[in-house]
Amino acid sequence: MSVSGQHRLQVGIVGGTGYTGSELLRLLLPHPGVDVATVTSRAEAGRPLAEAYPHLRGITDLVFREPDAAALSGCDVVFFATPHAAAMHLVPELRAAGQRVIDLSADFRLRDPDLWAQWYGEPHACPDLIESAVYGLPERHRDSLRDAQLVACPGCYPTSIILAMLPLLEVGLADPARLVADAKTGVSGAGRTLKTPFLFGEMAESFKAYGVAGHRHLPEIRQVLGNVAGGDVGLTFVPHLVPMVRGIHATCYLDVADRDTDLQALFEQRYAGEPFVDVMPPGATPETRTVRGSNTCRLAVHRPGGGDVVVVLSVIDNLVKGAAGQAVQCLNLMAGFEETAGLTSPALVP
Ligand SMILES: NC(=O)C1=CN([C@@H]2O[C@H](COP(=O)(O)OP(=O)(O)OC[C@H]3O[C@@H](n4cnc5c(N)ncnc54)[C@H](OP(=O)(O)O)[C@@H]3O)[C@@H](O)[C@H]2O)C=CC1
Ligand SMILES: CC(=O)N[C@@H](CCC(=O)OP(=O)(O)O)C(=O)O
Repeated sequence: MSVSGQHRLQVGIVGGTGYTGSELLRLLLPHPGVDVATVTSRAEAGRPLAEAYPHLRGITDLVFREPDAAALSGCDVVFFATPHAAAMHLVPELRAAGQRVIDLSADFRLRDPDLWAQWYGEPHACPDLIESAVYGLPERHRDSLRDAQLVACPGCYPTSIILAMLPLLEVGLADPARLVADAKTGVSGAGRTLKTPFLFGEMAESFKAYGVAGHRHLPEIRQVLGNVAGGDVGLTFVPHLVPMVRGIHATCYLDVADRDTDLQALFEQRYAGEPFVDVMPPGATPETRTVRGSNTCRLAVHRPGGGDVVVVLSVIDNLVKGAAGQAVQCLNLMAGFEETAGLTSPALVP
């Protein structure tokens, strides 16, 4: 991929009509280093983007195309914003042609293809490519991302939970056998496809847990935190749906017997220089609206009542740091752009 001189990076988006695809368009159309060359949708193929998305009128003349290798052939980097088990069928052809891939779906996140098949319900189509995928969490894999040819972007819940737990597990302060993450998400996490439980009349003014017996993000979070802790971790993860559009709030509980370490200083030092992680002052409680539309993860660390349990609060926008923003952050690293390029907008408040 050439990123120097006159050659602007040509990027493609597979799945441009979904929520993360349209968020990629919002971030990439004004990006200083790239041209969006191809955007796909099977249902909208042949239709101008600006007709399907009136907010893009006057901004792009692109027309949706069918998702195939020919349509994507001019792209240096291809983003997949597709449901799981779609990217894995096209990625081998793109990789064979030397194109770099950033996958927002789950297809390359789990290292063990059998575990993937167990959670995603079908055999993996290209297990041989999994090992080459770099997990797209810059706060942990920045150096590997610079040369990555295939990036597996983390899930939205995993991003919020891993960033909250990382500082304590990296230094061995938290008991890895007793981790708890109680997380809430907005409805855009379910995507744009019509599903009855996500209709306004079904979920407005209501609040519920789901996936309590086992959510597909559980093996992903365990895999990453297990690598951090150097062994298996015991994690209880309970996701909830709240009636808002964007945002994740994760309340993470960790057993920390050590009382000598200044945890506020630990978090501040771990994330010093991280452009997209904000450690709030002692006593703060981050709100999802402070990250809405921005690529920031905002954290606060507490030890209620001075007890053994440390509580870390973590908020992100599921569509930005939880998906499209993090994917663009990975692109910036891969292409040698400023890591913050195209990602400097503050949150939409209110
Ligand atoms: N929503 C969120 O908060 C987050 C989502 N993700 C992940 O990102 C991915 C996309 O999510 P989201 O944007 O919410 O999904 P949506 O359901 O909103 O959009 C899916 C998009 O993919 C296209 N598509 C569907 N099936 C295929 C296929 N077989 N081949 C090519 N294109 C296809 C659809 O268009 P068409 O059918 O017309 O081709 C549509 O544009 C998912 O894997 C999701 O898990 C990750 C983090 C957060
Ligand atoms: C409300 C809702 O359904 N949320 C989604 C969030 C997952 C998601 O968005 O997909 P990733 O795995 O790619 O992160 C869910 O729980 O499945």
